[in-house]
Amino acid sequence: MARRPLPRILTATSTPITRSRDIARTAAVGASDVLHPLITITRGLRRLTSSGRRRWTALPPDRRGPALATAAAGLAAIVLMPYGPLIALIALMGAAAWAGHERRTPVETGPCEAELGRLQALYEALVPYFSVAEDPSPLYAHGGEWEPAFSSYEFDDGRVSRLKLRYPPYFPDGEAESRARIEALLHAKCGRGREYLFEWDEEGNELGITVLPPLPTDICAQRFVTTPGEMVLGFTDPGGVQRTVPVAGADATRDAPPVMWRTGPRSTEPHLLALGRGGTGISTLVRSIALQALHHGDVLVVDGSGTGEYACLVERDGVLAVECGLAGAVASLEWAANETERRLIAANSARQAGRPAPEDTRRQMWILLDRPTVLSHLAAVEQRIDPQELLQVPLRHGRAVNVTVVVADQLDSAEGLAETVRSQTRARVILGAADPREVRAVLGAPPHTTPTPHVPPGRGYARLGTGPVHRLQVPATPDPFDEETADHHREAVLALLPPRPHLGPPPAARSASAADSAAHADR
Ligand SMILES: Nc1ncnc2c1ncn2[C@@H]1O[C@H](COP(=O)(O)OP(=O)(O)OP(=O)(O)O)[C@@H](O)[C@H]1O
Repeated sequence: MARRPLPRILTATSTPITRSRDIARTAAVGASDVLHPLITITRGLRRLTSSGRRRWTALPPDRRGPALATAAAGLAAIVLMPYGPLIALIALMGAAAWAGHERRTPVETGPCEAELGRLQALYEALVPYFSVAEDPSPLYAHGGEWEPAFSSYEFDDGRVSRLKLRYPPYFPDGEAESRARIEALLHAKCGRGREYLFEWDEEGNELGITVLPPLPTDICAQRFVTTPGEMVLGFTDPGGVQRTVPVAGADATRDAPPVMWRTGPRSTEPHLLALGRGGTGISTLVRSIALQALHHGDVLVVDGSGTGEYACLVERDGVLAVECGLAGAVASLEWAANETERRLIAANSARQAGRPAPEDTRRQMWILLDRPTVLSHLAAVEQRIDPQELLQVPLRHGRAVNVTVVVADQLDSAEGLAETVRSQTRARVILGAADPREVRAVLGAPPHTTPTPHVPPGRGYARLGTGPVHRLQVPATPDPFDEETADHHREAVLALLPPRPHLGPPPAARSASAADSAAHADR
């Protein structure tokens, strides 16, 4: 029987189909080439729009009006300019093309030989802490693989700058001592001299380690955007606090995250204790607080060190007294205790009579004591009343009538602080290179980073009540009468000083040389 030929469509090569597929593919490639600029510009416009929307949302409400006005003025100028709209359109297309072009992501090359060695060494060092003999399949074992334990890592200049590691669930990560041991080990192995942030994820049994950049030191004394009762202690990491304030830095004005301390009747930590070793910036912090406090209230300064670091405040408007000697300090603090009692009685009577508290009980009064332990020592020698005893009333009852106490002293003299001072100062600051145990003793919680041995003056940690521990950099507020103070810092501090009633305008308003000569005359 003759074989029936197969239908042509099944036997012949499917050339027309293949060809039409090729044509379609070529057309698609051609179209995408032709439309590529259009696609890029559309993508860029979309990115520009969403970036604009983000910026608008992030803009504080009080700055939206001026921003709108500036944009409207710019638009009007473009419309009125010859060829303005055309130039603006070309510029917009250019910007969109730039924003929309695809950036090539760098090819992952993985760690080099030396970096692999570091990771293995780190893993081996953790074995004694993260393993127990009873574990049948330990995550950490001598000679084991580091890959399952280290889920991500980054290197910077050959040293670990970011690491995420897993640890076994039986590791006691709730115990501060166990954590501290791991943190100290990782700090030593990853590279000393840098500040590491440790983030323990107790639920996921993961530990994140990140190298923190140093806090900026270019912010000096200036008028911060605060409300009465708010005090900028210094500046911290962007992720640490919710708020930012505009600050003038070395180059330009920018938004910086402040450690904001709220005082007054609604404050849960109405008084502050600041400790540090000599030269770490404790007096500078008190001076910074005094300059901010004078904006809304009155200030009484007691300087136990007697080095005249607050001479610039003498006889300024709002400065009740600047006392250096024991007799003056005792007299001023007795007055402050009586004034607190007077305010309490006046506020109470007004409340009972159904009236608002009198105006003079609402004006803030700040009692700032630098090194009170020196005065307590002198008082004991001379058998006089301890100035710290006189703080009992302001510390215990001052909050209700806007009386705030700030005590600053040296870390080594902390033993000499009165019990009331320790128990009533719930806002805490520690400055300088202190070890984690000292930080814990002052703040009531360990630092979340490894303190570095060398820190700039004014660098430390702050904690408000039971809140988180913040890294802190105090704004540079040097003594303007110190000959070593830089001119721009001196001018910044002098500009913030209220006038002396009998001297007329503040020194900053006079010429710099006149201000300097007045300053030297005062000394
Ligand atoms: N936040 C800061 N920014 C820049 N410089 C600072 C800062 N804090 C302090 N300094 C500088 O460090 C030096 C010591 O500061 P300060 O006198 O405030 O320290 P202190 O702890 O009170 O020490 P002492 O008790 O010895 O006076 C000063 O030259 C000061 O200008």
